[in-house]
Amino acid sequence: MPSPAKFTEFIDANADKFIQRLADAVAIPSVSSDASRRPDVIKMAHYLDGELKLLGVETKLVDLGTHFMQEQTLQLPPAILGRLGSDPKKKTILVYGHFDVQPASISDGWNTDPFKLVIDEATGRLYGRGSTDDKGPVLGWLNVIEAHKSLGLEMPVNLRFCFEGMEETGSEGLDDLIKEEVKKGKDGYFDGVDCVCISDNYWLNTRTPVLTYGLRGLTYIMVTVSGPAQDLHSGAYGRAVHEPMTDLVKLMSGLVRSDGKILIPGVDEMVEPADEEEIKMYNSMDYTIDDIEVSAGAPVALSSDKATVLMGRMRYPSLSLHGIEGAFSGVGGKTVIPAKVTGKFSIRLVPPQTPEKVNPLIFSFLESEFAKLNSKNKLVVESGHGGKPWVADFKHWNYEAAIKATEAVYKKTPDLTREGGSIPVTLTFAESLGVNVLLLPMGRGDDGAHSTNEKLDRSNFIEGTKLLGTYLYEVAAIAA
Ligand SMILES: C[C@H](N)C(=O)N[C@@H](Cc1c[nH]cn1)C(=O)O
Ligand SMILES: [Zn+2]
Ligand SMILES: [Zn+2]
Repeated sequence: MPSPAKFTEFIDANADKFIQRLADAVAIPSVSSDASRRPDVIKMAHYLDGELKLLGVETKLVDLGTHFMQEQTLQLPPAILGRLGSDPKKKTILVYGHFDVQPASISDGWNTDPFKLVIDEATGRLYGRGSTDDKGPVLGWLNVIEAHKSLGLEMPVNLRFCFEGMEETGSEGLDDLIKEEVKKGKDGYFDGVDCVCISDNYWLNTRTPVLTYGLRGLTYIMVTVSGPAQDLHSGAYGRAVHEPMTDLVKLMSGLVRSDGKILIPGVDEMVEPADEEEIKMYNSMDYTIDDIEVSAGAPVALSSDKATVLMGRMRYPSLSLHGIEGAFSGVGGKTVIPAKVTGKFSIRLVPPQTPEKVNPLIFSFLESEFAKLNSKNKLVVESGHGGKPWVADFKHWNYEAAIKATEAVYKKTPDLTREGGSIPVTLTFAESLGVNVLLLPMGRGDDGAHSTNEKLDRSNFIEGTKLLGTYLYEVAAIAA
């Protein structure tokens, strides 16, 4: 059942208004990983809650308590639960999204203020932090509701919402909230949910829409090496003391090879290799080496074989080195020996890996490698946030509905992909509710989520909004 013509016409006619709403959201710098921005994440929760209420959604802000971060106790941003419609004859879809964003500043290399939505009229690109991850998609759902309310159209399904403000920093408190809400049964917001839809990832390229049935998990690790009581002069102490940075760089360089092979014994080995049939599936996707190199901005793909690159991103684990806290990184040539340095890296996990299975391998490898250095420095290894990988059954009516909706809006059959990124709460929804979860992305593969100059194409925002609405009609049609 396609969406009514007047719905899609309304979306086109109100595109500028929707873009203004996205601009208002982008203007709130809701960076969850930065303690000084926490009031903005909370402000963003209230902004979104207000917009939902104006559209007739019954909402509840859930206090998730406090947590300790950057040496202070901080209030967690509230989660937003919402309910629209309770018709027992209709299917009920739970929508999840997040209103926090990654850090961004002009000094990182942005061409424009990251927290001011800039519209490039020539290309149709909407630049701003959170435009594609995940404020654009979250507002897409609001646009759908606004269209129905303004047109006096009945919603084809019941909707439930769960929006959070800590996704980029480990989704603290959300698993417990979901489990509590499920326990409440009839009195909870998730009662009667038939399926879940999440719009929080991206197409593989700039041409072909995708539906996503898998996500990698994550384990984040901090390795601290310390020794001297304070930073030292390298002329006075160089080659005379054990240097923390030298030890740390040795440890970090032993974690992964330049070709991506993970060197921690047992980690890569946990994953079965792909068989011929699976490799065929990767080869059939609309994807080229150019797609990854254009979006990365340089010819840096690990292989010229498309299936190898896709499998590296979707079905094998990857280890990335992120940075070293405490190391000298300013301009100029400061000749210091840092006293304490913390290396940060993460591994994206795939089934059957979990943080519980992989962390002991990481810890014992780092400890035994450190012992080989015969250093008098001190090593501390800590695990940060993490999450399990998730893979869904895509032979399900939820996916069938999304395929039909994509064909109706984009006139193309979507590719079925697994996402390299992580949304840890996805598995919690799947397991706690026992229902199918679908990822229905709005943005393109070159949007630059988490990167400088993040953007969402105007057409993806508008057609993506139509897609979300049309998907609701297709679910309703399957139910009928
Ligand atoms: C795919 C989703 N939009 C996303 O970006 N998820 C993040 C989650 C995360 C984990 N640590 C920090 N953020 C990701 O995959 O990096
Ligand atoms: Zn993100
Ligand atoms: Zn996201």
